[in-house]
Parts: sequence; C-alpha cells; structure tokens
Amino acid sequence: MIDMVKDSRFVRPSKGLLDSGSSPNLYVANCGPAVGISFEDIASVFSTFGEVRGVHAADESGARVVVCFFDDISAQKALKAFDGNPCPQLGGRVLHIRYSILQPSSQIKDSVSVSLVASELQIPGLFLLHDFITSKDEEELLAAVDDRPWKSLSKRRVQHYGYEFMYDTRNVNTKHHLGELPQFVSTILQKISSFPNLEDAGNAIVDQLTVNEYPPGVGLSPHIDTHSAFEGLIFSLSLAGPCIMEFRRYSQGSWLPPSASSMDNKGENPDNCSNILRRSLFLPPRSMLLLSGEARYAWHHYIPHHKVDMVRGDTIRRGARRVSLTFRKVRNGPCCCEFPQYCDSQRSVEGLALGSA
Ligand SMILES: O=C(O)CCC(=O)C(=O)O
Ligand SMILES: [Fe+2]
Repeated sequence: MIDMVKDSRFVRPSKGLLDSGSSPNLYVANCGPAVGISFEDIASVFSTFGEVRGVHAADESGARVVVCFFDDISAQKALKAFDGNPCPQLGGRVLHIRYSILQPSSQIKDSVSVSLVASELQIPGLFLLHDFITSKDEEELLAAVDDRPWKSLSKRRVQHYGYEFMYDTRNVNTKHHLGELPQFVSTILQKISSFPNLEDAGNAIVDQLTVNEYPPGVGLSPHIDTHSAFEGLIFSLSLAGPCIMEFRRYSQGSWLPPSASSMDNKGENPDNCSNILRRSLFLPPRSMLLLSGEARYAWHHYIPHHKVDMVRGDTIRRGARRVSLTFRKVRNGPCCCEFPQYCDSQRSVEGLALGSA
C-alpha cells in the first residue's frame, strides 16, 4: 500500500546505522512529488529488490521519501544499487540513500491537520472566501503587478502602495504617502467593502497594499502584523499558487522588539515553545482571507517554507509562484485592542509606566 502522508515516525539514522544494513527502511533523498516523481513510481522501481511495504514522505520538502521493504536484505540490495548513482528508471536522478529507523512514538511531533474552511479553525475573526475573484480577474491582476517594478528582498519580491512597509521596524512611515492605491485594484476594493462579516462597510477602508511574490519553497516567518502600524482588518488575496497558512496563539503573548522579530528575518522560534495553540488553513488561489479581532490581534500567522504541502492526505505542490495582495489601513494613533499582551502600543506604555515607577 502506498501511503502519501508524511510519516514522522521515520527519522534519519544515527551514524552507526549507516553501514550496518540492519533496517528494512531506506531514507531516499532527491526524489519525490516535488521533482515530478510519484510515490507509485518510487515503489515500482524499488520493488525490483523485494516487496515494498510502503513509501512515505520523509518530510515536507516533497523530495525526500522513506521506502519500507518487508525485509533488511531487499533494503540492503536497493541501497547498494542506487546510492550515489544516477537512476535511469527515475529520470536519471542521483539518489542519496541511508538506512532509516523508526522513532519511538513518544518523540513524534504532531503535525497540524490542515483545514479547507476557516470556520473549522475556531479562531474568532478569521474568515476565508473562496473564489473571491474569477480566473480572468486573477490573470489581469497578475499582469498589472508584473507591469510594475518589483523590489527584491532576500527570498521574495515585494511592491508597496499607499505607504511603504519597512521590514526593519515592521512599520510604515505615515509621513510619507506614496499616493492612492493603484487603479488595478479598484474592483477588489469595491468587493472588500461588501465582504460579509464586517460590522459596517466603512470599516473596510484600506490605504496600504503590499504585494508579495513567493517562489516555491519560500514562506513567511510567524508574526502578528504590528498593532501600532495597522488597524483591525487585514485582507489578503491569494493569486497564482496555493499555500497553507498556520496560525499560532501563545498563551503568554510574545511581543518582541521589532529588531528581534523582523518577519523577513528568522523571528522568534515558536517550535521551542510548548504552550501554543496551532491551526492550519489551506489558501487556494483567488481566495480572500480576512484577519480581524482575535485572529488579527492575538494569533501569529505563518507560511511554512515548503515546496509541497500535505493537505488531508494529498500532496499539493506550491506552483511556480504565489502572489498575495495584502490590504491594510495605516493606524494614526496607538492601538487600544483587547489583547495587550500582544500589543506593542500597550506594551510600550506599560514599559514606560513601569520604568517611571
Ligand atoms: O502572503 C500573505 O498572504 C500574507 C502576507 C502577510 O502576512 C503580511 O504581509 O503581513
Ligand atoms: Fe501578516
């Protein structure tokens, strides 16, 4: 049976196992769905050495798998034949193979199951509308942004309209207005004002647009959009390719000074925190996400740096690129939200108060 779901039970072996040939499981790098090779093809090629029990994704790269035989001898033969050699049956790719071992179940880190609809996540203020625009609108928007100059960051390209977003401070310079939002988003702005779940259309006025272009494998580090920089509604339209977005809520808040948590740098490392809630949502092209209330103020959002996402047992490739249009309203005063532990405005006031006490 071919298992398409990432199986975190299998790990890369420690050095001692590399030569001993004592496992029926092989960790095989440089093949998988991300490079156009299906699990079925891999199973069929490896089965020339013995019966294959299953093929599993070794991680979320889509290019590393674990091939499980029923016996050690078959694994040994396959390793000997394929490791370090071009494999003609798999498009001539050079495979890198090690024995793989089963991890004790106590060490398995649960991965978050990905939802297709926002309501399933039960995060107040989070909404996702599928097919917010047509494919024709999508094509026109992509052509329009590609007609404008891109600015290159280290891993992705961006464009800013209304106000420039500054990645070092995670804020905008409110004194420097770049002008109105471009004409090519006017129909999106109209549609935004009739987005369901808004208390009144006046809330949906936005004056800052960031266009992000993510190549395959590039995501975004976990962050909360700076409270003091933007008001309470954040709209994000996905174009061209899909991705998953993960949401994390830390029980203690986790506000860090901007220099320590710049989202274009590494940010904090949430994997080291034990006390967090995690949810994951699939964002297909042409969908519009709305972050408001608790979802906007108290939950970090994050796009994992994957080429392939595992969604309900299916392997979904990211595509040649994903382009997102994020619409926000620049704030002209401190944030007074109900989530002070995540709020830079309220933390700095608190900090001053403590400092003067
Ligand atoms: O690409 C996206 O959908 C999200 C972008 C984002 O979170 C941001 O610019 O703050
Ligand atoms: Fe964001």
